[in-house]
Amino acid sequence: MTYVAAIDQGTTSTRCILFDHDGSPVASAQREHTQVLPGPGWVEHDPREIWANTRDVVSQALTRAGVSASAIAAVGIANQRETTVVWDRRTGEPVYNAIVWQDTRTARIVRELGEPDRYREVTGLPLATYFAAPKAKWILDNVDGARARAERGELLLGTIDSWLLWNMTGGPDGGVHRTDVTNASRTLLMDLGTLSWDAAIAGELGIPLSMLPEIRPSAEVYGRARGSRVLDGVPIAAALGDQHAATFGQVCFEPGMAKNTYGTGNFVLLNTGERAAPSTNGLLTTVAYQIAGRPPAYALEGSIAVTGSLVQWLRDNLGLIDSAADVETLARTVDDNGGAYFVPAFSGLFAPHWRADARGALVGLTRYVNRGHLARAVLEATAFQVREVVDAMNADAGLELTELRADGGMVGNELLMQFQADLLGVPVVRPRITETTALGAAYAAGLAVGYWSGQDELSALWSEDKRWNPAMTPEARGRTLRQWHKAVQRSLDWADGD
Ligand SMILES: Nc1ncnc2c1ncn2[C@@H]1O[C@H](COP(=O)(O)OP(=O)(O)O)[C@@H](O)[C@H]1O
Ligand SMILES: O=P(O)(O)OC[C@H](O)CO
Repeated sequence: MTYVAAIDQGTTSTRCILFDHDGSPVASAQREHTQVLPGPGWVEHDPREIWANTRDVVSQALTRAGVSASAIAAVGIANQRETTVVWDRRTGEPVYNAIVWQDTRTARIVRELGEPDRYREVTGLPLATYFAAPKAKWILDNVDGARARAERGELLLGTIDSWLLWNMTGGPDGGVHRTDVTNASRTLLMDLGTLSWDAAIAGELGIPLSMLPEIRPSAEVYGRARGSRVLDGVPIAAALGDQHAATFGQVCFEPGMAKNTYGTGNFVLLNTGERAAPSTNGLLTTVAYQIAGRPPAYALEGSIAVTGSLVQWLRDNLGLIDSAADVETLARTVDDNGGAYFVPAFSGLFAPHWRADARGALVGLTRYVNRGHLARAVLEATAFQVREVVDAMNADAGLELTELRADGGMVGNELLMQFQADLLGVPVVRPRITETTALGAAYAAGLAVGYWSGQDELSALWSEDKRWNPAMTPEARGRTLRQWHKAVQRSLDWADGD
């Protein structure tokens, strides 16, 4: 029996899952890593800790399955996107911590680069702190000697996929420096049409092209693992940004199919086929995936920065709950939100607003509001934000979404799933395997080495676990949406300066 391994390197943890030929998980391991929070709006990870955790979870998963690397046909990487690492090509030492996608320290860099839609036509993205290039510029501008070393060709720059791939393929001893089209499409440096680095934008940001990885399709053999004593000899056959991997794992292969992943943040992706659809409603245009030898599939994306992390905040910063799942129990102690609305603009607001000046706002408070109402407002905040990006998607793509495939850590929350269906007015559907990010990376890697025959075979493996149908009246939906939109207005224009 052979398996395909997936490494899912996420914002809060790293997982390794082994899948069998039916797409069922056979063993897994997971490890959290430290969130380094040096100041308001700053979020960093230690890339060495992420690499060490990756090695740990891979070897634990193998041990749990009772197999060695020889039983693994291929490994695929799915990773938190935009998070940026700069490291020394001779020693493998990062010159600074990884700057995480949520980090807003680059607000000034972004403002100084000019009006928000300057690079949208080429890259599909608005200028925002979210993306990799401003983070790379910050490191080159602020770490002593980094720019000179980069210009001398001593440093490499990459997102987490590249960092892991380089380390897994030998590191300083001939490591492969590549990235895939989906990760590259989140840097602000890739031309969406040509799928190559845009020298003019890199020049404006002062990022030497020599630092950048080679851009490759998502599903192809990048090299074989060697030198780290985990998975040695196994082909590394896929890399995708985690949200693109989830889209692949949900087999959203046809234009018009959409998925939403309910994790730390929420990310709704709609497959738009071989056409890179521009957005005039605050969404991103991005590459959904590319299989080697084939044209890429594009997507429209609604990225929401804070959803599951608001539940963590309720747990860790306020101590109102002991575990994330307890938020549902607390929310069920009341019948509604009691008038309270929570706009979790902790990193400003992402899609569809792109307002770096927004900050968290809890509005509608009266003496009546209690902990239960607060828990409900926290859960509802996720569903309201998803509704906003689905509205933008329908407007941009000229369609009416007919159902939403859901996955991620929050989909165990029945109250949230029902409220989501109520707010969208269309069913929300959960598949049998909710670890779709890892599954998508495994599927892409397995396709690249012929473990699976093609996308049709993968589509046939998808099956429904549960469906939530809308039950709210249009009047009630309209009323609560109006309140939400007012709450969003209250969160804007709060932060000034950096
Ligand atoms: N039952 C639940 N109800 C609400 N939120 C939950 C529940 N279980 C997990 N979460 C939230 O989901 C997130 C974890 O989901 P996961 O998909 O593992 O995240 P990521 O891959 O982004 O790290 C956490 O932010 C956690 O607060
Ligand atoms: O690691 P996750 O699941 O929080 O996803 C993070 C996204 O890739 C950020 O764009």
